[in-house]
Amino acid sequence: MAMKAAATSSPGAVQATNDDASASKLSCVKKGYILDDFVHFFVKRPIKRAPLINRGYYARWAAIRKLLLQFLDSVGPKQILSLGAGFDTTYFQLEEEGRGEVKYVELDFLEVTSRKATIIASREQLQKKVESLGTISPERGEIHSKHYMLLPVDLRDINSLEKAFECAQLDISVPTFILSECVLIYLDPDVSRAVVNWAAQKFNTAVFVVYEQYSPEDAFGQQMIKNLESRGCPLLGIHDTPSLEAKRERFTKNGWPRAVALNMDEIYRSEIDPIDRRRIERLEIFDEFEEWHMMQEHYCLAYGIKDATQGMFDNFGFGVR
Ligand SMILES: C[S@@+](CC[C@H](N)C(=O)[O-])C[C@H]1O[C@@H](n2cnc3c(N)ncnc32)[C@H](O)[C@@H]1O
Repeated sequence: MAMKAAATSSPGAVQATNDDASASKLSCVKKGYILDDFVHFFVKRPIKRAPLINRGYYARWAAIRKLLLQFLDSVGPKQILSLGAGFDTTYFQLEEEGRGEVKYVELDFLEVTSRKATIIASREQLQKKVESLGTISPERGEIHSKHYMLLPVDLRDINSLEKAFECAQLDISVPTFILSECVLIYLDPDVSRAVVNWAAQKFNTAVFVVYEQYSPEDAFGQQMIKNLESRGCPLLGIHDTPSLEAKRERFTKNGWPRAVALNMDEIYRSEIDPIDRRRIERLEIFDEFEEWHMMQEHYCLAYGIKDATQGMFDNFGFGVR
């Protein structure tokens, strides 16, 4: 019998998961798994993660980046909307790589956007990337600039999402990449469905990419649930979407005509550039193969596609070389 996730969740504990994500990313950068010139600004106390965690974070980063670059490589204007962005530095890195000509909107709790805006305002290297026509308000947790917007929302309140949409002046007809990386799983299932549905109603042509945990039934899944519960941030959505099929259906039953979901073990094997995979596999001694496959089988990447252009997303996604 599956253990049910605790009904209550502390916003402070959920926000703290963001610091963990940034620390993991920095650990990967320091070991040479990934390139990110900005994440170190957001981590107070760098931690050296175990090879298993570094490899897992690399796989997550490489898989999302593959989809993001496919999207950015298509022609015409584009928007990116990151729900529960935390201290993600993708915008800054894209700017650095000369790929910043896109409207990039990040949303999170006020406490998080306020901290993010404070850090951005205090570092010249970050500030200059959001400067043109920009205003930074750490108290309001907001940044408004030509390409980058940071705004506070509580995703549990669709009105606040709607307000952020208006404030960011997102355009319903511009192709949009929506990213929710380890976020929906912390929300009540009714809320995450409402968010997925809201996005489907809002944008004509979009892809909604979700990276998160699944498979709660076995011993590994139960332990994963217990760990997060004990930290005050239960995986409220895991029993509602326990399988890849359920992750797909959350899209197809909420306004997204097409959806794909793959586990990270398969993605690592078949979707990540084999040359880069060989490179990172030489970075650290690694012998935890059993645990590696088990862990990767409890994380997935799912996306829903909606295409009013009848073609923009024909060659998008996994399985496309
Ligand atoms: C595990 S972190 C992931 C951060 C970022 N997406 C990444 O992968 O680096 C989860 C993020 O979701 C945000 N979040 C969770 N529930 C939220 C809500 N109801 N409204 C806004 N943000 C929320 C948290 O504040 C936190 O920054």
